[in-house]
Amino acid sequence: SIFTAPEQVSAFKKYDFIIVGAGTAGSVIAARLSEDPSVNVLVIEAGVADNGTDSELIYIPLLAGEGVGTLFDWNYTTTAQSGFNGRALDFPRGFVMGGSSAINSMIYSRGPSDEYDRLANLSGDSGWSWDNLEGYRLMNEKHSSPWNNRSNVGEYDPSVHGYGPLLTGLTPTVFETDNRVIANTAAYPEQYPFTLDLNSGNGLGFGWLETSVGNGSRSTSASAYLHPALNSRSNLDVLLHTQATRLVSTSGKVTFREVQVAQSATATIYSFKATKEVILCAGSVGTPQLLMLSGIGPTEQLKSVGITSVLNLADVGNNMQDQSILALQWEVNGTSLSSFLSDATALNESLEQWAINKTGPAAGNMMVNTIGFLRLPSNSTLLVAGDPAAGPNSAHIQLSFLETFYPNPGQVSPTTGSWMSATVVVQSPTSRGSLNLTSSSAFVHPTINPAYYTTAFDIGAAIEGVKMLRDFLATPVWDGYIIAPYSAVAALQTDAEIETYIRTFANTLDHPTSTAKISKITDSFGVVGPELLVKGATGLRIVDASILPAAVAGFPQAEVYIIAERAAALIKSTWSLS
Ligand SMILES: Cc1cc2nc3c(=O)[nH]c(=O)nc-3n(C[C@H](O)[C@H](O)[C@H](O)COP(=O)(O)OP(=O)(O)OC[C@H]3O[C@@H](n4cnc5c(N)ncnc54)[C@H](O)[C@@H]3O)c2cc1C
Repeated sequence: SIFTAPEQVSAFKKYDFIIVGAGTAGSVIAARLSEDPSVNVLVIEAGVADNGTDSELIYIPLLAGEGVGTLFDWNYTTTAQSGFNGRALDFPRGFVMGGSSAINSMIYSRGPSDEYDRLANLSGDSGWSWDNLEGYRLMNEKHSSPWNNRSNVGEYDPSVHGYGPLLTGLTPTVFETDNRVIANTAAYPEQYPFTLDLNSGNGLGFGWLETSVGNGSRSTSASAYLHPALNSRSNLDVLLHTQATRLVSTSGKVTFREVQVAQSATATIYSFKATKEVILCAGSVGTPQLLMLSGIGPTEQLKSVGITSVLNLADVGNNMQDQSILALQWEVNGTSLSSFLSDATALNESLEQWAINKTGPAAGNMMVNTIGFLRLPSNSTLLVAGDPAAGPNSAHIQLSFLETFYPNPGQVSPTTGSWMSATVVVQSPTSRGSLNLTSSSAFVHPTINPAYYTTAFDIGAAIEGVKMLRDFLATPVWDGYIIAPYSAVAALQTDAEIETYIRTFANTLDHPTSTAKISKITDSFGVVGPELLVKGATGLRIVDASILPAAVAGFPQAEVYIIAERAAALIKSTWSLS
């Protein structure tokens, strides 16, 4: 059942598992654990339902990104970022069933095998390696055709896709920009290799982007996992509009099987107990915040806001990494997506068509269809101090291509002309930030400091990325299409000018990780061990992006899904569930 207030949950019902957060990972865990009819599962979600007011902002693929800043967003803000000339950024996180999978940009890209092998190495558990996770990859997603059944032959490898509930697919609409990206790989295969499927574990090269879209609609962890489970099972309950405010140790000092919840700072506090485990799936912000509110974290930090330490874990809230995105734009020949997006009549018609049968231009991802992952040259001075990539086959730089004017924060799109944009992301940043409490109230946002571009590697790699992008677009393949760079891009000549542009315009890519990072059982640092159990605690596990040791080498949602699938299997094995 779905409840909207704590008092609706029967005081007599015993829950084996309490999951905090019905987001990307939480929905997977809830659906998998409730497959065993002998256990009862309660999910506590602070946010709202995904099928009420404004739910089209979630489910219409064309509107991906429009859920940011709405009722589906926690609407966090970062601290003033020194690497961004003191700018504070909006920092979106999903506040809805499905969590961030309901408001994200839908890119489904597992990343290189190196990424998972790094996870296995750093946790000391070979079960997290790319090879050993194969079954969990296949359990998660299934490639589906776009609404118009455009043939995707030669754009992906069917053999690497699975049979899971999350639907993924390629674009229904190929644009001129996409064609030229792929033509560049054909013309310069040594420099710009084509990778048939970027979900194959080969994380380098250029190729087509898979998105979490199927049957003309966004596929979220709620639509794929949580709702089907709720519709067919009586042993799964979800409590919405209710925030977990504190974990209470129920017996001894470090056994955490009780969760306190409330609907606002002034509302009654209720308490739920799990007989087996509490599983935190509250994400890279919510999980460390809740741990600290419960006295689990750096003792001195907790003391400063009047919280008594229960378990001193210095890494809670620390080590935060995020990736940052920078857009550059070019005027192009041709009728681009921009003209469709600026035609109110065409847009409205497409939304009406979607409402009728989930077809038409609104029914597929159109923004980013092609992407490239590149390494810095091996003799780059940036690598002298060490290589921060997940491995030798992992990218330092990601370039993606859009058939429209994609403005950076503070830029205004031109009202005339046809445009393309390309974005630069440093895939393997070395800056590490932190998340801290300023209050012992769960209803006061924590301070979020991703510390973007505070290392020489990060800013140097971003400058190199801009140059690599310009090289990619300087080949004869683009002749006759690209007219000229946008004025602000044309003005970038020196490294110093590029650096200023980055620091003025780059934004968050919304990929925070590592605020409760994984480590080996024997390591004195880290927050969770290889089975994702909180170090030094009993009854408490974390399954979400916060456990990742570093910024992901691919895109986080695919990795979070895969980790959640294996975590569910580990939990089932611990408790001998079917
Ligand atoms: C705007 C945006 C664009 C993105 N684009 C992409 C993309 O294209 N591709 C990609 O791979 N990744 C993308 N990401 C990142 C990706 O979506 C996330 O990394 C991933 O979904 C995180 O999953 P999670 O389970 O850790 O957390 P979430 O999915 O965020 O789930 C956390 C859940 O916990 C709930 N919660 C938090 N605190 C509490 C509490 N105290 N009590 C109860 N409930 C709580 C939240 O409301 C939320 O529902 C994007 C993210 C955003 C925000």
